[in-house]
Amino acid sequence: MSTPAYTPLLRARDLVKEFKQPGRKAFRAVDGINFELAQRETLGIVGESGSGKSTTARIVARLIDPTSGSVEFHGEDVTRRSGAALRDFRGSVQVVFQDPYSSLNPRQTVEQIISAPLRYQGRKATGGYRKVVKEAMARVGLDPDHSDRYPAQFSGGQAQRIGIARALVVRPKLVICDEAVSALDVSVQAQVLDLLRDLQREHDLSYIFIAHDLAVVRQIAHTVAVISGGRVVEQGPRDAIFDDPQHEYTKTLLSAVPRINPAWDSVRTGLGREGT
Ligand SMILES: Nc1ncnc2c1ncn2[C@@H]1O[C@H](COP(=O)(O)OP(=O)(O)OP(=O)(O)O)[C@@H](O)[C@H]1O
Repeated sequence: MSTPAYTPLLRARDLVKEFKQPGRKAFRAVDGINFELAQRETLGIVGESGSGKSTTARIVARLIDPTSGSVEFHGEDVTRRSGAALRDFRGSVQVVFQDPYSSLNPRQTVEQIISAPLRYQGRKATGGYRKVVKEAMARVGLDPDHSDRYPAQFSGGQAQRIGIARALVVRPKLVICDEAVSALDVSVQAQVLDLLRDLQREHDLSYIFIAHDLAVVRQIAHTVAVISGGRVVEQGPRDAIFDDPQHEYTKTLLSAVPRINPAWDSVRTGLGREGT
């Protein structure tokens, strides 16, 4: 994979984010983060609360600007893009957030919510937005006849499927899942993870999958970056990180995870890279 011509889908270089604090020294939430993500792969980002995971994700999605460093997408620096070029990038990178209810406008119908990125992108849809929305709903396991309903009329798992449909409707290359299944019951979590894996294969998607729950990351990630204090302390292939962690911080994180039956785990998840 790593021939000289290899260009990852995404490369974060020396990302730094400082937040100003009135009357105090700026707080460095992200302190020189580097990682790469290949097409059709999932990078799990793990670390304790406050370690800088969400800030990193928000920089990558261009929701906030880094203090320094850069984000390259298909080998191009997108960090300082604006106007139409930024809008293009935003069509390629979508985010699914933790709490589906707070990330979906309660006063909008599902149709309005799912079609919003298409409108933002100014994209025309063959057969109209309604048709595209209904197709997207069916694909994520929602009843297309419910497109006029409001988020509060759905369960947590269904609401998260609305968020996933909204992310996919513009055909992104990268989806950032920021604690996207953390608020769901374990059985619903498993169903949503299955859906994400299927969508990855169908649409050649890459994911950045952020979670404090390492057991969940183990089920979906191909590579893992462990973050502590705004820095990547260890990164590598999933099995290396989980089976042979090198850094004390990773060992501590792992020791806090309840053990799962490995046989059950691999049956349920169909682990492995694409095609393995
Ligand atoms: N807008 C902001 N202004 C000031 N400080 C911030 C801001 N956003 C995040 N922080 C701080 O930056 C640090 C990293 O936050 P971040 O949300 O990235 O961590 P995280 O690893 O995602 O944690 P969690 O899982 O709790 O969300 C935290 O100490 C947080 O309080």
